[in-house]
Amino acid sequence: MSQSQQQQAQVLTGNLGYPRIGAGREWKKALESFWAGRIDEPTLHQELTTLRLQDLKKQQTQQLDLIPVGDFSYYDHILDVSAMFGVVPERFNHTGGPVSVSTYYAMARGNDQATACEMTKWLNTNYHYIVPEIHNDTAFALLENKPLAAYREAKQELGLEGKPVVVGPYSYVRFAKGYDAERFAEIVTRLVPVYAQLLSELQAEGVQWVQIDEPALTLAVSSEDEALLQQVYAALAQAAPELKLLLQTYFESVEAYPVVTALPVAGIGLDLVHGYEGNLASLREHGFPQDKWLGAGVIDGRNIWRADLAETAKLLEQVAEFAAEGKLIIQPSCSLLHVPVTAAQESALDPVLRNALAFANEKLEEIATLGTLLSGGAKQADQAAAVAEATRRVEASTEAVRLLSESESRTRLSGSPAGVYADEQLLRSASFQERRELQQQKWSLPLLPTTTIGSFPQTADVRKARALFRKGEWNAEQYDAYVREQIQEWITIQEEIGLDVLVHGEFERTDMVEFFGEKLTGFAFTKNGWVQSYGSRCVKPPVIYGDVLFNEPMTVKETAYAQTLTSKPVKGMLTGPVTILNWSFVRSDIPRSEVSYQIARAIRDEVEALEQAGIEMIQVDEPALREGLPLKGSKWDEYLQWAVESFRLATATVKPTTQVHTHMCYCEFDDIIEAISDLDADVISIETSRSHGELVGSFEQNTYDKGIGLGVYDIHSPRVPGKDEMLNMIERALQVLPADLFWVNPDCGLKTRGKAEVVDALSIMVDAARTARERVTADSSI
Ligand SMILES: CN1c2c(nc(N)[nH]c2=O)NC[C@@H]1CNc1ccc(C(=O)N[C@@H](CCC(=O)N[C@@H](CCC(=O)N[C@@H](CCC(=O)O)C(=O)O)C(=O)O)C(=O)O)cc1
Ligand SMILES: N[C@@H](CCS)C(=O)O
Ligand SMILES: [Zn+2]
Repeated sequence: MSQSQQQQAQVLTGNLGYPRIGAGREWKKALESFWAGRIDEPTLHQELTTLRLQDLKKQQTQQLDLIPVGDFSYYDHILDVSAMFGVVPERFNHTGGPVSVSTYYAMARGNDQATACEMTKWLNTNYHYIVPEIHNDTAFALLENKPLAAYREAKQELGLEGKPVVVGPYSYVRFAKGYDAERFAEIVTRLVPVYAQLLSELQAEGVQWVQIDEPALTLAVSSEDEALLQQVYAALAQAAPELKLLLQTYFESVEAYPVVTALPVAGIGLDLVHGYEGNLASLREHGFPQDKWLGAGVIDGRNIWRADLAETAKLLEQVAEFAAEGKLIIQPSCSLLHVPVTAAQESALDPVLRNALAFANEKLEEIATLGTLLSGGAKQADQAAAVAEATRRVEASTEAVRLLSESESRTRLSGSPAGVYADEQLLRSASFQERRELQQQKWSLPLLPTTTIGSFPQTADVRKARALFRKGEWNAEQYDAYVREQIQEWITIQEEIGLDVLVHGEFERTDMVEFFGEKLTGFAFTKNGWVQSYGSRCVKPPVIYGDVLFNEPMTVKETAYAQTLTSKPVKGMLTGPVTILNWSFVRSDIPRSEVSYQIARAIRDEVEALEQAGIEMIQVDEPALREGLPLKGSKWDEYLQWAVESFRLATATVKPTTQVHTHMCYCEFDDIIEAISDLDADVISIETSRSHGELVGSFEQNTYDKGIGLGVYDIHSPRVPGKDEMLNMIERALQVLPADLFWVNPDCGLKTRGKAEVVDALSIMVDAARTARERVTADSSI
C-alpha cells in the first residue's frame, strides 16, 4: 500500500513473523552444509541473505503495511537475543564484541570443549528455543543491534520500511534459566538500559514501528510483575518516545489485561484465535484504550486451514468497535513460523483438500484481502464480492472435506462414543505393584537395565533408500530388504554393546508422527509442508482432516523380525495419541479430545497386534503431552483428563506381564508429575541431561513410584560424554530414586546422530551402568 493510501486507510495490515526455512528448505540446507564444512562462512552469509530478502519480497507483494524484519535467524530467535546482549555462558570463552558464528553455533549445538545450552519447547508449540543462561550477576551489554541491521538491510536492498521485531525483556528473562526466582525483577530491570539503547538506536535511524514480543503476558502475571512491567515500559517509552511500540502477545489471552493495555506503548497485539474467548471477554469488560492501536490477530498462525473470511470480517468489525477510529491492525494470531511456507506447491494433494489449505503465503493473502475489505474505498463492492467468493470456496471445500472423510469412515467407526469409555478399557487389569512382580519374573532384567529410546541413525543412506522407494526406483521388496539389513546390523551392534532391552531402530520411519499418519485413515500428507522444529531440523506435520481409523498392523513386521534375531527383549515402538494429535495440523470441526480418542483407539489396535505377535514390551512415546498443556492453569484439568485417558485407552488392555513404557523429552515435568503417574505406564524414560540434572530435582520433591529411566547423555550434541560424566548422572539420580526402579538410557532417540558416535556413547553408557550396578550391589551388601 502506498504512503498516501495508507494515510487514508482505516486499518493497517501486518505480519508478525515469517517462516525462515524457505519454500524448498534452503535455510536448512545452507546451515547443514556450513556445519559439515561444505560451504564457508561468507557463502553461508550470502545464501541466508538471499533467502531473507526473498522472504521479505514475498511479503512485499502482499502490500502489507507492517512487515517484520529481524525475525529471521541463523538458528533461533531467542539465541539471537542472548548473542546480542552478551548472554554467553562462560564455558564458551567469549571475550567481548559481537558473538562469532562459531560461538553462536557452539551455544546451540555444543562443541568438543563445551556442552550446548539447554533447548526447550517454545510455550505450547513444537518449536524449540535455546534457553538463555542468566545468573544473578550476569552483566548485559548491547554487542550488536540485530533488529537495526535487519531494518537497514531491508531498506537499502528493497526500499522496505520494515517493522523490527525483538522479544521483550519480561518474556526473555522469564524464559531464561540459572538465576534465583527472587532476583527476577532485578534482572529484568538490569536489562532495561540495554533494551533502551537498542530502541533509541532504532529511533535515531527513523524506524516507525517496532514489534516487542511478550508472549509471557499470556501466562500468570503476579502483582509484583505488574508493577515491574509498568516501570520497564515507562523506561522504554522514555528512551524512544518517537517509536511506535507494538506490544505483541500470542497463543492465549492476556493476563492482567487492564495493566497491560495501560502500558505506555503505541499498540497492543492480541491473539483473537487461540485467546479468542479470554481476550474478547476482556475487551468487553474493560474496553480498549483509545490512544492505542489494536493488533487484531484473527488469522490462525497455528493451523493450516483457510479462514472463513466473511466470519473473520464480522469478528474484525466487532473488535473494531473497541478500537479508536483507524487504529486497527489486521494480523495473524502469532508469527507464521509455525506453519509451512506455501500451499501452492501441493499439487499432488487431493484438490478438495488443497483448496481448504492456507500456509504462510496464503494467510498473508487473507490478511491483505481483509485489509482491503475493511479499509472501504471505491472498490468495496469488488472486494466484498471477492470475500464472498473466498468464503464460498471455504464453505464448499469444508463440506467436501467432510464428505470425503465421512465416506471413508461412516461404516467403520463404531463402539463407544468418544470420551465415554468403560473402566476395563482405561485400567490395567492389575495394579503396578502386582505387575511389577510379574514382570520381574518374566523378564529377569539386571538391576539398572540399559536401553535406548527407539531410533538409531537415519543416515543419508537410509534416507536415500526411502527416496528410491518413493520414486518407484525400488520396489517394496527391495526397500523392506534394506530395512531388514539395517535392523539386523543394529541388533548385532546392540548385542555387542551389551544393552539389556533392544529396539529395532525405526529405520522405516520418516518421522515418528508422519509414519503412523501415513498408515491410518483420516490423514493427508503434504509434499513440502515443512515447519522448523529445532535448529535445522524440520517436521512435516500430517493433516488430520477426517475420522482416524486403524487399517492394519503398522509396526509388527519390523519389530517381530528384530525379535527373531535376538534372545534379548525387543521393545515395540509406537507414537502415542496425544503426540500424534499435537504434532499434526488438526481438523477444527470436532473437539481435539475427540480426535485424540480416535487416534488412541487406533494405537490400541496396534498395541494389541504387537502383543499378539509376541512383543511384550511396548513403548508408547508421548513427548508432546506436556506441550499440549494449555497455557492457562484453569484449563489444565480438562486437557490432562482426556490426554491421560487417551494414553490409557491406547495401552490398558494388555496383559499384566506386558511392560508398557512411555517416553517424554524437551520439557518440564514437575508440574505434571501426577498426570504422568496416572498414565500408569510401567516405565517412563525422560530427557534429563541437557538440563544438567535439574530434572532429577523434580523427582526429589515428588514421589514417582514406577519404573523410570533418566537420560544420562544429551543426544543433540555430537560430543560423546565420558564415563565419569554419565556415572555422575546415574549416581545423582540414585540419590533420589530407588535403584530397583531405575533404568539407564540416553535422553531421546538417536536418529540425528552418526553411527560411530552412537556406538561410542552407548558403549560408555553400558559401561557406566555396569559400574553403577556394581557399586549399588556392593553398597547394599554392606
Ligand atoms: C522428537 N522430535 C520430534 C518432534 N516432532 C516430530 N514431528 N517428530 C519428532 O521426532 N518434535 C520434538 C523433537 C524434534 N526432533 C526432531 C529430530 C529430528 C528431525 C529430523 O530429522 N527431521 C528431518 C526430516 C525427517 C524426514 O521426514 N525425513 C524424510 C526425508 C525427507 C527429505 O528431506 N527428503 C528429501 C529428499 C531425500 C532424497 O531424495 O535423498 C527432500 O525432500 O529434499 C525421510 O526420512 O524420508 C530433517 O531433515 O529436518 C526433526 C525433529
Ligand atoms: N522413539 C522416538 C522418540 C522420540 S521423542 C525416537 O527414538 O526417535
Ligand atoms: Zn524424545
